[in-house]
Amino acid sequence: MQSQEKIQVNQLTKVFFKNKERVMALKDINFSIKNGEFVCILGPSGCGKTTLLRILAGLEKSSSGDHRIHASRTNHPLQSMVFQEQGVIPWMTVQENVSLGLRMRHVPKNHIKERTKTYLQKVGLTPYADLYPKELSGGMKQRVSIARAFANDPEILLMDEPFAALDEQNKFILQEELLSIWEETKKTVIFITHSIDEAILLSDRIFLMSAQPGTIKDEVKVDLPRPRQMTQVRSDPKMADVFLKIWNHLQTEVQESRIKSER
Ligand SMILES: Nc1ncnc2c1ncn2[C@@H]1O[C@H](COP(=O)(O)OP(=O)(O)OP(=O)(O)O)[C@@H](O)[C@H]1O
Repeated sequence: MQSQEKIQVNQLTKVFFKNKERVMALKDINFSIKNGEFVCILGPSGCGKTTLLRILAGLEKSSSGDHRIHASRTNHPLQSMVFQEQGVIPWMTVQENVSLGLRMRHVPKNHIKERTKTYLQKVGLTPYADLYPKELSGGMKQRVSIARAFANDPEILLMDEPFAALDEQNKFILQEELLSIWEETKKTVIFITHSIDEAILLSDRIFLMSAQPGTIKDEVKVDLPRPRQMTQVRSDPKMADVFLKIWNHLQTEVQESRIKSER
């Protein structure tokens, strides 16, 4: 089961039409991700990362090519998404937000109660269960989104820069909390980030995308034992080489995209 392919993407292309102009956001994307893998996607701004995630989430249609998410169970959602911001529903309490997906699926009440309690505990929000989002800090709101996504028990998790708006300290804490929940659940995760350190800390593999039209130009395997901590990422000489490789890739792609846009 562990080695089974969970997500398969074949020759996927996406074209948008913006002010009568054709924008090729994604071109010939091909990859497969195994069950339980944590994959980060890094690439210059505008290379199509969010578009790719939205297609996998079923929120956007591809122009050509296809993708498949292997479902191992019935009655479970294929995917849950965690966004950078505004992922929580303002008129629902913390626990109502966390239990939302389960309630929508009409899961038995005792199961909803148990899973909500478990995930509130895992993200340290038990004392805040009855508060509303306006009473929470940015970090706490992201914890609510993460708890909801895992509580919903989807086949895969899609995360679009979930920690981008947080301060460094909160980011480190949430990254380690996410890793600890992921290590327990071994969900298949695709995670978009602009942070090289974050990608190295979290990933089994990192996909490096080219500037527009977005393609997957390279892939980096992160051979760092788990459980991991940011201090390891920062002090391991092998990871310094990985960092440099990714840094150089991004520099090249950003320069290329500038040259293209100036033409
Ligand atoms: N609905 C849309 N209509 C027209 N063009 C779109 C639409 N959504 C995205 N695009 C274009 O597709 C390209 C890829 O956008 P996308 O948001 O996927 O990039 P990204 O890599 O996630 O960017 P960032 O890192 O800045 O968040 C951009 O040129 C964007 O303007």
